[in-house]
Amino acid sequence: MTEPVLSLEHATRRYGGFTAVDDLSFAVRPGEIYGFLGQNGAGKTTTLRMIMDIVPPTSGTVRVLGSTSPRNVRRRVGYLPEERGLYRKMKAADSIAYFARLKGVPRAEARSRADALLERFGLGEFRKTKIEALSKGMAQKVQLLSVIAHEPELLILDEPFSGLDPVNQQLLEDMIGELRAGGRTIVFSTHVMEHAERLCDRFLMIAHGKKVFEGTLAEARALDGERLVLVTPDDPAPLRGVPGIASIAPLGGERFALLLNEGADSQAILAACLQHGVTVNGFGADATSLHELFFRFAGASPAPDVQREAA
Ligand SMILES: Nc1ncnc2c1ncn2[C@@H]1O[C@H](COP(=O)(O)OP(=O)(O)OP(=O)(O)O)[C@@H](O)[C@H]1O
Repeated sequence: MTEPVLSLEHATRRYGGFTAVDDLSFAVRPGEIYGFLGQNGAGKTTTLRMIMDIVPPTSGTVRVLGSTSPRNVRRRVGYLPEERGLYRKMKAADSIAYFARLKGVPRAEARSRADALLERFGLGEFRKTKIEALSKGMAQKVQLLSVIAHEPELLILDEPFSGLDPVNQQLLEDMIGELRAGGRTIVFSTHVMEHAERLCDRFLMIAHGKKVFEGTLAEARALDGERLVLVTPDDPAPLRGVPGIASIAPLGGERFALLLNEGADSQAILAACLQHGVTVNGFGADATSLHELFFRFAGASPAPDVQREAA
């Protein structure tokens, strides 16, 4: 099997008596987009900081590009920190070139890469604009370009979508896809499951500093079991206890997920709906979203928007 680009083995980080990251192990393979998912305070940033050697693990090992000393491979890694920071008075192209030079790219090369990147990502006309005069989304794109200008093999992006409007979020998704197509490995953290669902090859889900799942979406769905979606204006409670139905979860409005036991017969369940007087306006197999899977694995209550929908 190919060497992982990045791995943690039993990494733990404590702050005083508080354990922010608890015995975390995972491995990222070359060329994949790897999503790091967790709610606020789950330990995502702390883990990314351990990877970047900004905070050392209290115990356990971090291995980046084959080295247990991340400082040795810094020039091969690009890191977008949670706290954004560009010099407001610097021009866009200068800013990108500056960060590339910090990572060892010669001056002339850094300049030409900065211009080429701005051009490629639709900011060519803003190359001489000061950061303070750019919109927030544009400044964030410039920051991301600053992180990739030294052509790192591995990109670590902490909440790269936060603060971007939907158009810029889509642009960033495209950009991440493009970087992967160019052979980079990308790890990004998010609490917005939709980005991860669209982009990632594999995911790590953490809750309270602990791993609750690592794998592909298909693997998460397989672990979760099969489900049917029932659309009904009625309360589906009478279906509880029907053979084959493990549980019933509201999806919002008139939609309910029926989680099935192994070998459940969907036709028998449809018949049971009619027998119990539950109106069936829609009934069929449906893939579980990453959003729902996350809440199931993380053991948390649904996000407020889901609760609102369900109410
Ligand atoms: N320097 C620190 N000192 C004390 N506690 C800390 C420190 N850094 C992080 N923590 C705590 O560790 C936990 C994990 O924080 P972390 O920032 O890693 O979470 P996160 O998953 O990135 O959350 P968010 O999505 O809100 O950024 C939190 O409870 C946080 O308060």
